[in-house]
This record gives sequence, structure tokens and C-alpha cells, in this order.
Amino acid sequence: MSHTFQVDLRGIVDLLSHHLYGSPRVYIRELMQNAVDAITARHEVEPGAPASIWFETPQVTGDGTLRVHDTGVGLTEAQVHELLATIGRSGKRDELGFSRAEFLGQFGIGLLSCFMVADEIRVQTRNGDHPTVYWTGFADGKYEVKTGETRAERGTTVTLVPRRDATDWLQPARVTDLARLFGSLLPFGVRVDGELITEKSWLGGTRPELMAFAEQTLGFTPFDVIELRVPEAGLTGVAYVLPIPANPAARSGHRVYLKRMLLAEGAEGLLPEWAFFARCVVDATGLRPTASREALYDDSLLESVREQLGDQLRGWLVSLAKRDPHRLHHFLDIHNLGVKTLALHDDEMLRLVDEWWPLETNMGRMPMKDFRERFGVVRYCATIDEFRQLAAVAAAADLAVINGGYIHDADLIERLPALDASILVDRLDPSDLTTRFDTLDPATELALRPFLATAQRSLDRLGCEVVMRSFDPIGLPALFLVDREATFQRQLRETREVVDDAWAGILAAFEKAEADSRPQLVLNHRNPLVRRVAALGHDQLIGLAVESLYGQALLLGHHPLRPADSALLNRSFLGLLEHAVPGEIS
Ligand SMILES: Nc1ncnc2c1ncn2[C@@H]1O[C@H](COP(=O)(O)OP(=O)(O)OP(=O)(O)O)[C@@H](O)[C@H]1O
Repeated sequence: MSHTFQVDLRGIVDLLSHHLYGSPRVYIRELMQNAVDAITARHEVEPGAPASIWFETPQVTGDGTLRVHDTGVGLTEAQVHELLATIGRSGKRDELGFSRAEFLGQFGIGLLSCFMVADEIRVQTRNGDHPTVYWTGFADGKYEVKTGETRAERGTTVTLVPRRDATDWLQPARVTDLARLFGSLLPFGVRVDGELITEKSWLGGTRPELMAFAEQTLGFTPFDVIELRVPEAGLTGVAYVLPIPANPAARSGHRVYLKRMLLAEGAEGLLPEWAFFARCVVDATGLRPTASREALYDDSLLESVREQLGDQLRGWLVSLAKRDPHRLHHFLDIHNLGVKTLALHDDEMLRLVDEWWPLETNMGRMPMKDFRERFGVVRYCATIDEFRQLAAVAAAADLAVINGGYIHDADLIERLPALDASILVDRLDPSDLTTRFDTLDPATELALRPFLATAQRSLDRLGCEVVMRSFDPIGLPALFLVDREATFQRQLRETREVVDDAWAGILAAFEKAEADSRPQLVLNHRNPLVRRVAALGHDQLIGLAVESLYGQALLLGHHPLRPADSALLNRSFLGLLEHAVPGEIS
């Protein structure tokens, strides 16, 4: 024996109000939507038929109810039974059950949202010359149907008898605001207590109109407006470029209308993630809503729209570079982070960054392209600390270096050969610098041997080699230089000592026996203080001075301090203080 499901309407309404819809306010949207669909359906067979929708709030009805009238197609008695009283049944699907593109509704649940604010829904409807049908649905799931006095005009009137705790939702100001919010762009005139709330569409407006729309509705004056069009989804609209930096991690929401009815003020998923510098306002006929009608349904069409809108934004950027480089600079000042993120995967964006985004270099700020043209190899430091430490020294040695330490810069520099295989990129290895420094003449070198031997003894236990070279700037007494490969090998060895055998075996495969060059403390023979230290002839004092030069060079280069380094810094400082402050306490 087969049975039919029973539906507990209260349970369904509870589900809708607490889990599907964000707020009861959507009931106005659902009422308008049904009225619009009914007019659209009537126009299919009667193109010149009147097309209006009007709300009457309790202020006009006088009995506490809210009424909405439409001049739509209306329903016959059979349809009333079939459509109004069956949850999930919609008259807006084709024979195969697919929602029809010309209608807003598709799920067959919208009218139920009225139960969030009403105890009773009354529908009076006339389809063509069929008898006028009177249907009343109650929140407890019962309904009544009867035919009665003929309605003067074809169409439908829906009357809501408010729930005691929901009368606020039916008040004139609320209804007007909500009708305007959701329906201001609807193609048919909508009135609330006589006041027209539909307005001329911003779609296809002039640039000043579009700018004014952003100011009024989104609350900012955009940097620029980009017109958008995706015929495949019947999408038209604009992207507003934000005038201030946006957080790339925050998901950006867009104002989306579906068939001119507002879907959401913060819909996600319309643009690719990288396009966080833009906010869209669009209307689409082809995109689908989720059942709550508060978000876009993420299907393959939305994916294709996302891609095409991404292309349109990218196209705008590239053309801005050609048309108005000055403005592009301004744009990059605001949104460089987003553009750089994009350039990590996108060659065209990389070209844009290459040509226009000025990077910090030790020869002044300039884009990578200019840097290449002037200096050939794109040499860079991968961290800000490394750059700060080496920029002046490298400049004095005629070596141009880019600071690749800011977010994404080093990765972008490394990606440059993807644009042109002939581009040479080189990460500056600090130890390469020593080869650029001047060596001392043999006589000086010989004379300094005893000093260097003493200096070396004091730094031996720290695994540091001491050398003396001549370099600029003269004011810099010492430089701590680490060979990157050597650092890696040292860290590898240290890690091997603390991990278990299996891991140690794996790490051993990366070890290179020959690479054990130690970090260097390069003392600057041009620096007067270094010369005075070298001339001290007092082993203990030389030890203290070299240790403190070592410590200072470490700090200057923002190198990590090991416990032994901190202890040495402490000791050398106190030791030097002892020498500087002679005498005994009596
Ligand atoms: N004002 C109206 N005029 C004519 N028919 C209506 C009207 N309001 C509702 N209907 C009929 O009742 C059906 C159910 O309406 P309901 O709002 O519950 O669902 P829907 O509009 O089909 O889909 P959705 O849940 O997506 O809004 C509609 O499909 C439509 O056939």
C-alpha cells in the first residue's frame, strides 16, 4: 500500500525562517517576484496587457493587513489547488521540470516565506474569464478554496494577515524600503501606497551616472568604472575599482541582480579571487540563485562568468598601461599587492609589473625592466635585511641590486625568464661581494698577519673566519657575510644531529662534503677604527674589539643570534667598558 508524505507546515516555516532565509524581510521580495512572473506569463499570450504591481500597507487597508495586487496571469481553481497548496510545486517549470529562463521563481517555496510574518495568507485570483478563486492558507497547514464574486480585473491580490509579533514588517516605511531595495530595477512599475519605487536603471548609464550610483549605493567614489558584459549569462553591469587598498584575504562581495531583482548586496564568487580591487554591480538573466535567493549558485556557468569577467578586468589593466601610464602608477600605488599576487601566475600581469612597478634598488627606485636595461643581470637580495646590509657596500662596489624582500618581489623576479628566456636573474650571494672588495698590498698584508691571527683565535670557536679587505663605504668597519650554500649545509648538519636515523639518512643525501666555507667577518681596512684596532698590539684588547665588531656586524645584518653570540656580545661589551673606565673603587 502506498502513502503520501504528510508535511508539517509549521516545521517547514521554521526551517525557512531559521535556516534558509537570513531575515523575514525576503517576504516582500517573494511577493514582488510572484507578481512579476505572473505579469511576464500574461505577456507571453497577451503582449499589450497592463503591467503593474502595487502594495497597500496597513496605512491604506486600515485593517492591519498588507495587500499586493498585480495584473498578472492569475490562476484557475485547478491551478490554485496544484500550485498554491503544494510545497515545492512551481508553475514556472517546463514539461521536463526545468525552471524556465524568463521567470524569477523556480523552487515553489517562495510564498511560504510570507508565513514568517503572517498567520494567514489570502489569495484572490482571476485567470482570463475563469471564475475568480479565493484561497486562504493558514500557518497551521490548513487551507480553504472557494469561488466567489468576480474580480473586476484579471490578476491576483495577495493579502497578508500579520502575526502578532510581526506587525513591524508590514509598516509602510519598512515595506517601501524593502520594495525599493529588491525591486527598484524591475521592468514593471511597482508602487507602495501610491509611491512609485521603481526607477530608471543605472544599466547602460553614462559614466557620471555610473559614478553617482556608486557614491549613493556603495558609499565610495571609485578609482574607475569598467563596463562588463557576458552574453552567455545575459550579464551586464560594471566593476568599480576601489579607491583604497582592499584586504586580499577578505572575500569581496558584489551587488548582484538576477533578472533585475536584487539577489544580494554581498554576493561572492562573481570575480576571481585576485580581483579583490573591484566591486561589481551586475544584472544577469542566466545565473541561478541558491534556494535562499541570497547567493549565486556555483555552477559551470558561474565559473565561466568568473573567468570572462577576470579577462575583462585584466584587459582594462593592460589598456590602462597603454593609455594612461600615470594613472596606472596611481592604481599600482593603491593595489600593488593584488596585482603582484596575480603576476605570480599570469604572464600578462607580470609584464605589467615588470614594466611599471618601481622596486627599491641600491641605485634608486625603478621598474625591473629599466633595471635590466641599465644593468643587465637582474641581481637581487631576497630579504629586506640582506638588502639593508649590503645595498651601500654593493653600490660602492658598482653592483646594482634590487631589494626583493617585499612580498612576492623575489618570486616575481625569479619568474621573469618565463617572459623572456634571455633575461638573466641572479640572487646576490653575500659571499660573492668579497670577490669585489680590494685586497691589500702584500706589505700591508704581511704586517697585519699577527693581528689577524689574534682576531681569528677569538672567533674560531664561533666558526667564523676573519679577513681584512678594503671597501666602501669607509664608515662601515666590518661586514658579516654568509655563504648561502654553506649556511644550508650547516643547518642540515645541525638537524641531522637531532633527528632519528631514518630522517638523518634522508638528509644525508643532500649534504655536500666540499661545501664547508665558514661565514666571514670582513674587516674594512679603509675604516680608521679598524686600523687603530689593528695597531693595538695588545692581544686581550684586540680580542675584545674584534668580538664586538663581530657582534655589531651580526646585529647590523639582522642575523640570528645564537646563545654563544649573545654571550660573546655581552662579554665584549663589558670587557671594553672595563678598559674604558679605569680605576678601583676605594
Ligand atoms: N501573484 C501570483 N500570480 C499568479 N500565480 C502565482 C502568484 N503567486 C504565486 N503564484 C503561483 O504559485 C506558485 C508557487 O509560488 P511560490 O512563490 O511558492 O514559488 P515559485 O515562485 O514558483 O518559486 P520560488 O520558490 O523560487 O519563488 C508559483 O509557481 C505560481 O504558479
